Order: sequence, then structure tokens, then C-alpha cells
Amino acid sequence: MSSFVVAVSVYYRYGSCFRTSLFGEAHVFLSTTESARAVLNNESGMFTKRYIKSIAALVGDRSLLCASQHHHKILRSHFINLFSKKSTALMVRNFDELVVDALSGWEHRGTVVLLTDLLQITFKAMCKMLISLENEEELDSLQRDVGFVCEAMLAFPLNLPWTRFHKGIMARGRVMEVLEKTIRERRNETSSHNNNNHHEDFLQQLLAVDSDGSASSSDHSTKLTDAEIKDNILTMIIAGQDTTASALTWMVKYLGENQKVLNFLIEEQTRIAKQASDKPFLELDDLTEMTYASKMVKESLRMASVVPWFPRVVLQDCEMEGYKINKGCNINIDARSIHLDPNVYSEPHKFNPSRFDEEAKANSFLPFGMGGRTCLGLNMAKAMMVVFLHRFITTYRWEVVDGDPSIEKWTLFARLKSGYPIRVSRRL
Ligand code: HEM
Repeated sequence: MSSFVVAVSVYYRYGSCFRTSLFGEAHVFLSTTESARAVLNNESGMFTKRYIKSIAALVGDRSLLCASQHHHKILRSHFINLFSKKSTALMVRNFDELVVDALSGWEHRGTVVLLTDLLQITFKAMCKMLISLENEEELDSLQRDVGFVCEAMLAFPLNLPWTRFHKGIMARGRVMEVLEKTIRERRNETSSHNNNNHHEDFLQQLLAVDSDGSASSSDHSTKLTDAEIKDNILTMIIAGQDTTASALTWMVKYLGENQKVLNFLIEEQTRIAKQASDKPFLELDDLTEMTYASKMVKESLRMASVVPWFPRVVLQDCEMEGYKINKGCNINIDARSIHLDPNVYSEPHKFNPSRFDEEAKANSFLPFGMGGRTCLGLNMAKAMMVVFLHRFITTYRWEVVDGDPSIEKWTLFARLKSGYPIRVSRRL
């Protein structure tokens, strides 16, 4: 179990449902596919995401994570257009370049703490995709500040100079300044006649909608404000960096523990490496041939449940899994329990990518959630995982320095406490 459940003070089970107390508030955890469908698809309109004032102070109250149901719909209709096939193709090419560059020196490094390096790679990938930021110094300082914001999201919301929460609030201010400056520069570039800078990033697309009211927005009367753009760029960095880096670390762990799977993968990926050897970087089309690798990615996501549960609030008294739930109660869809339920996945603790030769049962594969709040970056995340897998296993063999499976406490997502230190050598 992950961080928050460590804070459980009391819990009792009622069938597949358990009730616990977190930070003094009652939470009900539901772990059937039927509950997942009812709550996450929310056709009844009885469930919503909870507004937490302290989180809104950190990511902004115009963030997708904090907006009201109605505002969320409007925001999402703007952002969903950004995650097009074209953007994913660009991300694949850019991410491959980043990975090739990052991996190039690993054999001379002694021990590589995988999670630390992956956090840096995924941070760079997010910043390139969102705002085309590539300056190393600026990236370092922004990564530090986003880290403070994430830490503060789990801290007690006391805004006094020595608290973690305060540090997060100050860091948010600096992140907003960076984004304001970037937006200003873009507008100046766009309005100047000799504009040689061509940015292929999310910010450019959002500002294009903003300035001419055309582009991809479905509802021009609700064009985004700068505050909405800034809050959601920060949100997307947070949503995409840590999750993807953690998922990649788990994937390498599972792979190292399953030699047979690794052998299959090496065979598949060596063949694809030969086919793609005439071009410097992978393209989206290359990924469609990586069928075993994509099952490996799915199986890693199932086993790791990087986002272990999805919190919602009940808007009307109701009954779920035979349990009466009052209006205002916090409920959580426990994706991890569903992913490890033997009635849903046979031998759920066995790492077996071939289980995805067949479609998973309805409402049972939830690494990216489901319904109106489904992860916007799911195709990108899967593509990034396959790209890393390809480069990593065709470049290196590795040995694990510390295989401790403990999960870090007090993090937003399930990640390995050790960071998974490894030593690599070139695969000849
Ligand atoms: C392996 C990596 C990832 C995992 C496991 C993951 C998982 C999730 C999950 C489970 C949710 C929904 C939570 C809920 O329903 O309460 C979510 C939401 C979201 N994710 Fe991801 N994610 C990943 C990568 C990404 C990436 C690369 C991006 C790109 C920016 C991204 C952007 C978002 C956004 C914007 C939301 C909020 C959607 C909304 O509320 O409408 N995620 N993610």
C-alpha cells in the first residue's frame, strides 16, 4: 500500500469495501469493477472531485485538478485537442532524442539511481512539449520549484515562513513568473514582423486560440485566460513528470526480475533497432510494431498502479457495494486492489505481459483512470515508456545495486523508496 494508507488510523472491511480515517476524515475505498464504472463514468452525476483549498493554492484554482465540474468540462475541451496524434508523434521523436542523450554516459557513472535520472528526463520532456524550454539552468531551477510545489501538496497547509507548505507557495510564485515571462515573449515574437522562432509546443497552440479565436477550440466564447493557461501548464508538468518516471522505474524492476520476458523483448527490440537503423530517432510508426513491448508496458502499469486510487466526493446519499454512503463522504476507487484481484486477473501477482494478448475485462484496467477525468496524457505516457524500453534494453545490460521493494512514504504517486540504483554495461 502506498503513502496515504500508512496514515490510516482505523479501518474496517465490509465486503470489497473498506472504510478508514485519513487526517481525521472518513474515507471509503471501493474495489470492484462495477463501482469503478459507476463512480468514474459518473453517469448518475452523483460523484465529483473534491475541491481542496490548499491544493488549489499550489496548482491554482483554475487547474483541471481543482476546477468545478462545469469549469473542468470547458478546460478539458480546450486541452484535449493538444494531445493529438501529431503531438504524440513529435513527443516520440523528442523523447527519443532526450533518452539517447541521457543514456549515453551511464556506463561511466558507476551507480545510476534510475528514478532520479528518469525524473530529470521526463521533466525535460514535459517542458519541451509544453513551453519548448531547453536551457539547462532554467530547467534545473524550474524542476526544483515544481518539486517544492509537489512536496507542499502533501504537507499540512500552514502558511508560515518555515513550513513546507509556505516553501511550495513561494515556489509556485516563481513558476508563475517563468510562465508569465514565456507568454510575454511569445506574444512579442508573434506580433513582431521578423519572427524567426517557430515553436511547436502546447503554449503556442493555446496562444494561437487566444489571439485569433480560431484554431482548435470548440467554443470560442470560452477562450482561455492567461491564468488558466499558466495553472494548467504547471498541472501538466506535475501530472506527467513524476507518474511517467515512477512507471518507468517499476517497469525496469519487473523486467530485471523476469528473464524470460526480457529475452522476448530483446528479440523484438533488436529486430526493430535494425529496421530503424537508418534514421537517428524513433518515429511513432516504429512503435506500432513493438507489440510485445506495449503489453509489457500495460503489465507494468497494472502491477505498479502508480496512481493507486482515485478520490471523489458523493453528492447524494447512496448505497455502494451494500454499504450506505452519505452525501459529502469521501470515496476512493481503489485501482490497486482491482489490478491485483484474482477474480479479475488470474494469478495477479505474476508478471505476465501475455495476459494482454486478450482484452482486459471491462472497467478493470485503470492505470489512467476512466470517464470524464481519464488521463489526458495516456497515449504519450505509453509511447514514452515504449521508447525508453527500446533504448534501454538495446543499449545496456544492468545489475541491481539495491532491490529493496519498499514504497516511498508521502509522495503523490507510488514510487520505489530506493530510487532503484543500478549499474549498467554496454550490450555488445
Ligand atoms: C505513466 C504515466 C501516467 C499515469 C499512470 C497517469 C495517471 C493518471 C490518472 C490515473 C489520472 C486520473 C485521476 C483521477 O481520475 O482522479 C490522470 C489525470 C491526468 N493526467 Fe495522467 N498519468 C500519466 C502521465 C501523464 C502525462 C504524460 C500527462 C501529460 C501532460 C498527464 C496529464 C494528465 C492530466 C492533465 C490529468 C487530469 C485530467 C482531468 O482531470 O481531466 N498524465 N493521470
